[in-house]
Amino acid sequence: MIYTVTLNPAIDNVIQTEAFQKGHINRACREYIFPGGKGVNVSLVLERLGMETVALGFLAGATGKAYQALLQENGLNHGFLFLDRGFTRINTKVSAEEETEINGGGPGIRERDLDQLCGQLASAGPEDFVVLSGSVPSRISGAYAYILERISGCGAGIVVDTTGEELLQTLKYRPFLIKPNIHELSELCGAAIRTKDELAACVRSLQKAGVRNVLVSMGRDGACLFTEPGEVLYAAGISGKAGNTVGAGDSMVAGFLAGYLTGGSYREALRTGAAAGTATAFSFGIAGEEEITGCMEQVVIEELKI
Ligand SMILES: Nc1ncnc2c1ncn2[C@@H]1O[C@H](COP(=O)(O)OP(=O)(O)O)[C@@H](O)[C@H]1O
Ligand SMILES: O=P(O)(O)OC[C@H]1O[C@](O)(COP(=O)(O)O)[C@@H](O)[C@@H]1O
Repeated sequence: MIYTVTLNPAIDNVIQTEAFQKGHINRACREYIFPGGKGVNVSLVLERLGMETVALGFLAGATGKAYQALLQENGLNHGFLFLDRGFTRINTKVSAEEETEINGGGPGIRERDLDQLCGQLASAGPEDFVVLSGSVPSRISGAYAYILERISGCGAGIVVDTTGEELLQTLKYRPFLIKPNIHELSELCGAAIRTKDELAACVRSLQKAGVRNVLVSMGRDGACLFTEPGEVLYAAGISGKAGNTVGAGDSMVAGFLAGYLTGGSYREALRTGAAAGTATAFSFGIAGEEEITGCMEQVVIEELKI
């Protein structure tokens, strides 16, 4: 079972406009809504790839009810807890010549809410994975380390996809995987990464701090995987027309896990991860199995000696 945790889910309102004009009324030429947030996107893609998954996290208010309806519409197995305060955020994504995103704040969560969530993870064991993904609502900090402290004895593989201090605090729990994009990685290491050697030095400092595998995504430039045994594998970017790239990183995490669990190697994990990320970047929404399979053959992986 792959458990995903999304502390701060969002209804994603994805809008396409012909041209986006700041300070003017802009009309949508295409739009859709879906149950977003990083862990939920991971679960959506896992389910589409035939993997067993359950999405956990917190919902609140009228938008939380709408979110539940969207989960049902998408047929996603979930165990979201309902808070008695605040409302689930709505994140607005505008696709024009460029992509612009406005992400909301989300409802506050307390320690006792996290305890309830940890109870739902009590059945996780060595065969399972727990994916902790996305931002943490501003009123609580150290939430991922708090969860890991409580479940660290369970033996499940841990995946963390978040940023900054929240991510750094989890490294001592030896997560199986983190997936920063190149900008997040630069931020973590406190300096812009311009060369392969700078990339390797930054990743290895994180591995020294405890993380086992690091997948660095680089948008249209592909992705680079630093494995626990010391290999560096690069999946070149695939050229094509991006639709809306929202969820590409989450799809990559899902594809990576699906490829690892079914293919049994880091190479297969990277191949499926790159295919899933690309397929979502080329769609106006989260990609389905057919689109992902369609990208698989185009993924070219080479080993880098850095
Ligand atoms: N414009 C694009 N063209 C081709 N592939 C893309 C594009 N954007 C994303 N991808 C694929 O999706 C992966 C994750 O995207 P990225 O934007 O790096 O993640 P995040 O959404 O976490 O910032 C990339 O490594 C790449 O394989
Ligand atoms: O929790 P955060 O960092 O605000 O991110 C949430 C947003 O990121 C997404 O999960 C998409 O993430 P990626 O594009 O990185 O895959 C959206 O569904 C959601 O609106």
